Amino acid sequence: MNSFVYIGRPARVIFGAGSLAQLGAEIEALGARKALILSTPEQRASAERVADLLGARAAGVFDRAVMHVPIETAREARELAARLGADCAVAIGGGSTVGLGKAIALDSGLPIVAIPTTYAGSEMTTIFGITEGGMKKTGRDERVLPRTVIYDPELTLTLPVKMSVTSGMNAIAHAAEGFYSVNVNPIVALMAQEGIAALGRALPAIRRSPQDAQGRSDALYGAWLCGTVLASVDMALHHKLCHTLGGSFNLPHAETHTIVLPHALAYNAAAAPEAVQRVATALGQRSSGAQAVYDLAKDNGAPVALREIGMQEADLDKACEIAMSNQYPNPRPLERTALRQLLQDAFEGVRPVS
Ligand SMILES: NC(=O)C1=CN([C@@H]2O[C@H](COP(=O)(O)OP(=O)(O)OC[C@H]3O[C@@H](n4cnc5c(N)ncnc54)[C@H](O)[C@@H]3O)[C@@H](O)[C@H]2O)C=CC1
Ligand SMILES: O=C(O)/C=C\C(=O)CC(=O)O
Repeated sequence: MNSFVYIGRPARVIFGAGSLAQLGAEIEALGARKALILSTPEQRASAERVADLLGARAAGVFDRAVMHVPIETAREARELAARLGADCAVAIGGGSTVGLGKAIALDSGLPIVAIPTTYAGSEMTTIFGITEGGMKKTGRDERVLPRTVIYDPELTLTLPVKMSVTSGMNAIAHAAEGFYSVNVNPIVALMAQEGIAALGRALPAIRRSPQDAQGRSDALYGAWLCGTVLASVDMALHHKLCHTLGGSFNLPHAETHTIVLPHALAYNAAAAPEAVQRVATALGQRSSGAQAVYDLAKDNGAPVALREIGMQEADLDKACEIAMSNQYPNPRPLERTALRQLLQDAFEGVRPVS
């Protein structure tokens, strides 16, 4: 075995149906007394449920989390926390709400309790994203890592099937790129394998029955592991392309991941054959890694073409230029013609040939 570096991060994880009930005790264990509760406008009712549960320990609710964390929103939430005397924040929601918590923690050091209700995996990472003047800046900082994560599958029963599938594919993408990361190690590869396998079981189960307790539980467990892979190693072409497409063309995050992943894996397959094949193996498929993730998405009703989610064919050249202008480690070097073809294939939603 080659030598490697593995960094374990100190999040405390409470997992299981009904585990939301432990929130009060967890806040106390942090030594905190008053929590500002964060949510999107759509999840205001969940935030209020948390406030009821906390009683006097709830300082207030800030329900304006939106995708990509505008800096103005983060400032408002931070100021509200200070005004209300909150000494911790509880983020209940998906990557957008957890991202708002991280933006608050970055400047204030306020401890965050994350209660994820999608499968994006942000709660396990030190990665933050903040948008200022229309530009999204991402970075890594240990201060933003939530101190406690409560995974309660019951809170995901309301996540619509289509969002569940695309969000699960977002998680799978973290693990898939983990397999061929420049700094992959055996521990991370184990987590990637187990995370993909759990989501591979979960997504069809959720499509068949959105209330399936086992499916919902498997999906959150998989999201946890895949998020840890994202936190532990560097990502490559797939994640960079999705950020280009999301940031420059305003495409929805999880759907973009779902559509691009098969094509990014096909692009890298010859340069990292074992790593890409491990994706198919984890999904229990004999097809290629690229085909296995394409089939998982399509068979479960997710979009497979960028044209379905608002991308304009006329913008593909520009997307290719932006992607080419950033060089980063990737198993196969960035080649303009091949990258342009990748984008065309993703635009049309063709099944990768291998
Ligand atoms: N920093 C990191 O490590 C990561 C950050 N992200 C970021 O997270 C954002 C995307 O997060 P997502 O979780 O995909 O979406 P999201 O957090 O924007 O949620 C999408 C929608 O689903 C709703 N929702 C969430 N959970 C629900 C539930 N259980 N039932 C009903 N509705 C529910 C939300 O209120 C929102 O309206 C992006 O900005 C992305 O960049 C994503 C992955 C990792
Ligand atoms: O852009 C961010 O907020 C940080 C990381 C991610 O979104 C990871 C991903 O592309 O899913």
